[in-house]
Amino acid sequence: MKQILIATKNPGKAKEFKAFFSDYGINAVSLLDIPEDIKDIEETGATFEENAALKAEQIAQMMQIPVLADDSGLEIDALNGRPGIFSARYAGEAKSDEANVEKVLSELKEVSKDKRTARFVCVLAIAKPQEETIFRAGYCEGKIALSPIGENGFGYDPIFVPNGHSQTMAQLQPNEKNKISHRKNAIDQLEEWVKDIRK
Ligand SMILES: O=c1[nH]c(=O)c2ncn([C@@H]3O[C@H](COP(=O)(O)OP(=O)(O)OP(=O)(O)O)[C@@H](O)[C@H]3O)c2[nH]1
Ligand SMILES: [Mg+2]
Repeated sequence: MKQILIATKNPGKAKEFKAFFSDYGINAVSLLDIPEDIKDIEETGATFEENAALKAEQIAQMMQIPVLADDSGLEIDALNGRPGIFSARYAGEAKSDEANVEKVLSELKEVSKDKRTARFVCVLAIAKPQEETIFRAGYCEGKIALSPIGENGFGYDPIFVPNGHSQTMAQLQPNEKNKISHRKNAIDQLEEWVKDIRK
């Protein structure tokens, strides 16, 4: 089976990539699956694109194989786009999903239901040694709930209600999230590239 290395240590993302690529007959391997001990890449960029490129290009150089990286996050309109690129570490370096959710909910305490609009953003970067990196972006629009509900997914899924749904992302089944998510919308634009790996 063909393989692709995903430059992530986030188990939630890794699981979603495995599901997407298995539909194409490709085995998606993450940094959590390989024996090499790869140190965390510092995400010093100012945009999702810059951070996705940092992760994909550094790992591609290290391993000398094509690598896909995902930089993603939640943009909340009432918070001027925060947490944005800081989504993973919004409540501190411990990267606690629960603490991040709590911080967002407390910042939105005074914000009414109709003003709680937000979107998930996913930027994928594909780096091949000696080639120019390519980028694809995907989005998922929705609203921030008043309190967390649901057990599936990761990150802010328990407080994100996608447009057209009455449940949070964390209440949807994984295969339902994977039909509408920002990550799915970005991956859908990789069709040509995916054909290339399958050759
Ligand atoms: O509810 C969510 N559902 C999602 O589908 C989702 N996608 C991203 N996020 C949030 O954005 C951060 C990414 O930050 P990020 O791209 O730097 O990744 P990360 O640091 O977690 O892992 P890595 O891929 O960098 O190793 C994550 O930690 C989450 O807080 C999501 N939250
Ligand atoms: Mg990260």
